[in-house]
Amino acid sequence: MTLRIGCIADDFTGGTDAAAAFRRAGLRTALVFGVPGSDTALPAGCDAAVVALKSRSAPVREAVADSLATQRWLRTRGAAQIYLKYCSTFDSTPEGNIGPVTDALLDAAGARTTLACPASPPNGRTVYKGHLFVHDEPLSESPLRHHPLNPMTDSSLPRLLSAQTRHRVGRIDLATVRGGADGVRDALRAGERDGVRHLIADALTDDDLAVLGEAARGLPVVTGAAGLAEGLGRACPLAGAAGPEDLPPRGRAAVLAGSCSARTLEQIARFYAAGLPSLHVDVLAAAAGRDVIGDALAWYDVQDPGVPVLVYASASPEELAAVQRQLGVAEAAAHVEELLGGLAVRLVERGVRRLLVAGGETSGAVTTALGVRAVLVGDEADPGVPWTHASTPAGGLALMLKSGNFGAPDLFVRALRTTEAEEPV
Ligand SMILES: Nc1ncnc2c1ncn2[C@@H]1O[C@H](COP(=O)(O)OP(=O)(O)O)[C@@H](O)[C@H]1O
Ligand SMILES: O=C(O)[C@@H](O)C(=O)COP(=O)(O)O
Repeated sequence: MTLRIGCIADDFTGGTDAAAAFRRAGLRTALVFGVPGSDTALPAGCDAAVVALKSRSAPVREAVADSLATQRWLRTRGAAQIYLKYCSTFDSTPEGNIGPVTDALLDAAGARTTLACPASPPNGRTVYKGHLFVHDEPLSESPLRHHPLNPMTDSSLPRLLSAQTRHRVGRIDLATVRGGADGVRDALRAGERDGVRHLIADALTDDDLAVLGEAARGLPVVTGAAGLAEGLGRACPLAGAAGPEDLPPRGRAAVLAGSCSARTLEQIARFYAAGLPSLHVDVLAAAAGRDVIGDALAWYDVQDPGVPVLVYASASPEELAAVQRQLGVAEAAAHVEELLGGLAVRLVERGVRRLLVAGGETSGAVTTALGVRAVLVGDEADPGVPWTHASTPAGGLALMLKSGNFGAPDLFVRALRTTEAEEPV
């Protein structure tokens, strides 16, 4: 099999988002979880493969090593171009990992310059004059300033990236992008000549990103979020070739939420307001040794099998701060991951066949617990939120991995609503 594009995503929902973008561009796309090995198989006939790592908040050395191993794996499967997918909010620690990983991928590919653009217009992320906006606000004034792991308190991409690389960082402004792909190519060549390694491009719309994708066709390494992934996909000669995927399997439906993002909290509120059963799992009780999984399963077993259920650890910024003060950030996160991962396994054993997971770290914990290594990407319910098709020892599973901030407020209700024609197993 020869891949056209290989993508390395720094978290699991970011991988889903990028995979959805390649598929939207018409490429048959696989999503692989974790660093692949020689025995990792891709579904037949894929044009693009996205490998989702958990490297966003990992120590720099680990993030670099995992990304390089994945780059080698993708290149042996034919991928001449590597796309590094990070968060559209440039979610990173002060040390990285976006800068160090990009530099390592460039070195390994023997390339000197790369194009970077985290814009993702369908989700309200745009780049103008090098500053990242989230809808109407600069990044540093958006809810991302309260992120549980990586609070983002600066909006200047050149400043954020310069802190993570010893190489020069430059910009390609909107006027150049609007002038077309030739001008962007000239800017890339000029950057290469002048020793500028990272060129951050402005982009406000998908059309801007299509121009960037066209201009970046020959670059061995390109970086950004799902918007530029779609731009690259559309510039690929195979664009438009993928057919429709099967519908998700029928069966019981559940949401597991560990994201504390503003949008996820809204989606939880909508689910509750729709009169659907929801249960909050108590992280402090789990830390104190209570069998919170057992309690949640006892609750689940008496719910109406015909309606979706929601189990969530998600908390408001104030509640989250209180738990983190008491347990520490890492221990609190470890309890949440253990609870939701453990629950996912038990729910699938009990017949859940459509599972929606909210949160990047949370999705990593759930797929790891389920032992899911690769999925085929299907239709999107909302931008960047596709159904994927997985197999587990208990049977086929439709899995939706949702980034915390993604999806319309009614996503949980809409994506899992059981129609009369659908009988629960
Ligand atoms: N009640 C809680 N107390 C403490 N930490 C929590 C709680 N609920 C969720 N978390 C943590 O918040 C983080 C959310 O991150 P993630 O799942 O990546 O969501 P997002 O996609 O919104 O960033 C996880 O590390 C999770 O463990
Ligand atoms: O690019 C994006 O915004 C997403 O694909 C993404 O990576 C979001 O990260 P999480 O909010 O941690 O899921």
